Amino acid sequence: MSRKKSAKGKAVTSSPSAGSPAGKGAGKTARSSPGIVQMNGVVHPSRPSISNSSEFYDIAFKVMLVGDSGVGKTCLLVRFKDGAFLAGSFISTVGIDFRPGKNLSIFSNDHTRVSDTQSNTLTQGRGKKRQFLPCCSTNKVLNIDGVKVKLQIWDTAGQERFRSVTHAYYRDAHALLLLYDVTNKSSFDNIKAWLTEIHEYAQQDADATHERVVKREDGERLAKEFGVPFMETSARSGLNVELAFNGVAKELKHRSIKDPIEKFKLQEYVNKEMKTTGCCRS
Ligand SMILES: Nc1nc2c(ncn2[C@@H]2O[C@H](COP(=O)(O)OP(=O)(O)OP(=O)(O)O)[C@@H](O)[C@H]2O)c(=O)[nH]1
Repeated sequence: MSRKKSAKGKAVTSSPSAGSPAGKGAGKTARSSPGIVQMNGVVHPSRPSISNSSEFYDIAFKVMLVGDSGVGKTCLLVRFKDGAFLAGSFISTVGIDFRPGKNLSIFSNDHTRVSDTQSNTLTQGRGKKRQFLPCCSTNKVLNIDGVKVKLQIWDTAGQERFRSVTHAYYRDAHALLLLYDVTNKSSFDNIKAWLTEIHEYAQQDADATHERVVKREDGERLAKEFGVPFMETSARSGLNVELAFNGVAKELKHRSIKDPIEKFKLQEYVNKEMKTTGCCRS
């Protein structure tokens, strides 16, 4: 099925066609639930450094969003970055066509150009002929207890055929946010496979309500089974989006500073801060 929608990475309002049933998320309420599944111990101390967006930061981390195609990775990132929800029909993130000296372009399945990204968001591939990368990245600097933490957040292509490309990127990620769609049971069922895959490829020390078919408790149970923190988010309502990324940034900052006095437990922090009302509570 050919699924088209407005350019990713931009805040868009729904058009008549965008509200059609072909739009995967059309009419849905609660959506994705990320479990923070892996956290590498590696840090890139940079005191102070300047990011691509000309913002100073103290430490930087690479965070990846992974999960089945259509679970809402791009929307979550756009919500976090721009505070907007990409409502409407859905076009899959497919890959990035990189050519030296040119901007990066994101292409859809039918190879129509979806959007351009700044060429300086990626350095890999520079000087090489042409290559596909699994995703694009966005930088955001957060102030975490007075420390400027830069998160370079990568939005990956969820489609199976890009899996092998994405694997290569797990390795140096400091944190992975694994997402499923609460209105799509198979995206939840596939979480185990994602976790297994991530454990295989990442470093060992790395660490709608009425349409809901995956219970919150099921997500919690699975996260517990794998010993990873858990929360539900919604790119549409904004529920817990800030919290997910702030929690990751806090955890990474604490790991890098290794403060022997102040212990930080991500799940405890999340439980304390989590909103108990909203679209994503069952
Ligand atoms: N109701 C609702 N719909 C959402 C939410 N997040 C995403 N959607 C819808 O789900 C569809 C897919 O979202 P994307 O963010 O493009 O999905 P993705 O995981 O990036 O997909 P791939 O690029 O193929 O990996 C879009 O139509 C969105 O409008 C959410 O929190 N709530």
